[in-house]
Amino acid sequence: MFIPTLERQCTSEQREKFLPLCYDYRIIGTYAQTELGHGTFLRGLETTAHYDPNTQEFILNSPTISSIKWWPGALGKTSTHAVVLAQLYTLGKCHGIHPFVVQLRSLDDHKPLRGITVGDIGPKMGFGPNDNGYLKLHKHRIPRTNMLMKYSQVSPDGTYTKPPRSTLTYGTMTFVRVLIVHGSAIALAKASTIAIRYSAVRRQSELRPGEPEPQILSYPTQQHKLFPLLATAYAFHFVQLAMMKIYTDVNDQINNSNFSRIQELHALSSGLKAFTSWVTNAGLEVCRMSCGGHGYSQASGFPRLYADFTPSCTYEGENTVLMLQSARYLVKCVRDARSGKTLPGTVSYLSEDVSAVHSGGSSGRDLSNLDFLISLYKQRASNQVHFASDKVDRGISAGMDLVGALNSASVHLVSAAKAHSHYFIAKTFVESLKLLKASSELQNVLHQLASVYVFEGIAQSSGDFIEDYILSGSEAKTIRQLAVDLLPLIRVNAVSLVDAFSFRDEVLQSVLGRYDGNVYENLFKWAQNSPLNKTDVHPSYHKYLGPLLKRNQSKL
Ligand SMILES: CCCCCCCC(=O)SCCNC(=O)CCNC(=O)[C@H](O)C(C)(C)COP(=O)(O)OP(=O)(O)OC[C@H]1O[C@@H](n2cnc3c(N)ncnc32)[C@H](O)[C@@H]1OP(=O)(O)O
Ligand SMILES: Cc1cc2nc3c(=O)[nH]c(=O)nc-3n(C[C@H](O)[C@H](O)[C@H](O)COP(=O)(O)OP(=O)(O)OC[C@H]3O[C@@H](n4cnc5c(N)ncnc54)[C@H](O)[C@@H]3O)c2cc1C
Repeated sequence: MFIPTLERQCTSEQREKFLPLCYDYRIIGTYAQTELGHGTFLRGLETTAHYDPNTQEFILNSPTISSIKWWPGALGKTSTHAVVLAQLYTLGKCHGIHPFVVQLRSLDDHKPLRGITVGDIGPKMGFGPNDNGYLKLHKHRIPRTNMLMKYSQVSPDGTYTKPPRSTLTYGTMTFVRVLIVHGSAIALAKASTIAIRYSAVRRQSELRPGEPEPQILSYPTQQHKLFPLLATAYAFHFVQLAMMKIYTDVNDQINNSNFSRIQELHALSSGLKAFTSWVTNAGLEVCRMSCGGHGYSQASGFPRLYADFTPSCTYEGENTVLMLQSARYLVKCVRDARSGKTLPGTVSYLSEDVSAVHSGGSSGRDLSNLDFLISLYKQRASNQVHFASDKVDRGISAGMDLVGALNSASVHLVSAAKAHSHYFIAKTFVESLKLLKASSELQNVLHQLASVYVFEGIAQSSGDFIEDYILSGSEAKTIRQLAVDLLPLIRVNAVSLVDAFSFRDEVLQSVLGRYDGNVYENLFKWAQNSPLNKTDVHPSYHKYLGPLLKRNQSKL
């Protein structure tokens, strides 16, 4: 995050000064924004940067215990520099959060500089190799030219020039949220690879006396656990490609001072980051549990995969907060549509009258047709966004201000943003396959995956579709059965579909997910290499167990 922030928020002179040092690994940096007391509410950050025109320096300070920077990756022991987000004060006025480059440690002996207290925040659930750290600033002075001034400036005499958009400072977070959508796709692909390969190797239970124990991948329940997640990994692969394309297009526009789509990008990236990381987080646990006891072993790779992935739901914007950000924009779009404004691409459906298109229960609808089902996802999203938006309007009519009305409708707003994200993902998956140049056999296999993703997405949220009369109960039941009917067809290609992710064994880090499937021999080898097995009799025996046993045996 250090380098992308410099690339996006430096003037050209600052780029020339800082970026070569980063690219050559002459300095290593971190993104120090979160504080002990604030991670979500950025306008509440307490670190200060007061401009001193006499020396043309900023004085950075951590005025309270809650203002200590807390969590930034590699801050504890590794980074020599940081981008520090602080409240800018100049000529007695506060101008809000701005980014500053601060050197933390000497480039000679790596010791913290004067005015800098820095260290590691201690053991965490995962991210073991990462020294997430703390930083306390004691009236630490930096040159005026260390404030990143692409968008806003402080002149030598302290005059402040404000940015074209205050939220441009938030740009790096949007970029990383887009990366997290990709991270979700990769994590779920890894977990699916491990679980499906192992399920092809593992044989368990004798269905009928005398019959060989079947592969657990042959059980419909095992397939029902794993194949919708496999399909989701493919769906997230295609959606991260689409998300990155939108990000790149909008970022190019921003670089040309066209800020027209910055809100749409913020809303989409927020919703997709939250949706994909939540779904992946839950999916990793399903994959682990589908491997029985061996899934719980470190040898499976699941404990580390989960512990390292799960903070994706928290960092870079806590998921609920991001869904609310997305919903806030969707409510604005409903208002704009009602006042006749044209809506941008990813939200244009909110101005369509989708309710007339489909009413649940009419017979003869082709419930296996993906284009038709995507139109139902659209209707569900539109209904939920309009319902939540109407709740906000009713709150305002009842005398609340906008903040109060948004807060009181927030549970529905989160549901609406989830439905919006789900629609975007399902639509993107189906549309991406249409554009894919692939053999008819491959198209058929991928169509099966897209179908099970779309069917199961409705089955798992059928209440949404039935409550709004988008589907009748019997239609929902039919779609649920369509998902189950597909499972044995996907079974045929399941191992090939995870092999297609082509994770090397060294990357997968899983004895259960080994490409050669040679699990048992390697589990035993792995166990024998466990530190506890260095000696047959563990040294602790002689200190504790031995004396205890001998003392009690003497009583016999
Ligand atoms: C790869 C994995 C490694 C990653 C490691 C993890 C690294 C980190 O965690 S770094 C720290 C991450 N921290 C965060 O993400 C903090 C999350 N919080 C925020 O982004 C903000 O506080 C937020 C958006 C919740 C609220 O911000 P705030 O300034 O109060 O804005 P708010 O009052 O809600 O909205 C003001 C306007 O800004 C807009 N806005 C907010 N954020 C953005 C953005 N990123 N881009 C564009 N517009 C934005 C809102 O849409 C709103 O627009 P409008 O007024 O037109 O409706
Ligand atoms: C592994 C890891 C790495 C990190 N790396 C970095 C880094 O490199 N740099 C950095 O600056 N930070 C980093 N962070 C910090 C991270 O960005 C914050 O933890 C994150 O932004 C969430 O903020 P918080 O911890 O204050 O949670 P809080 O906001 O306190 O969230 C707690 C609860 O409050 C709820 N909540 C908060 N606000 C609202 C609201 N407005 N409406 C409804 N509910 C709300 C949330 O939904 C959540 O359930 C990292 C964190 C982790 C875990």
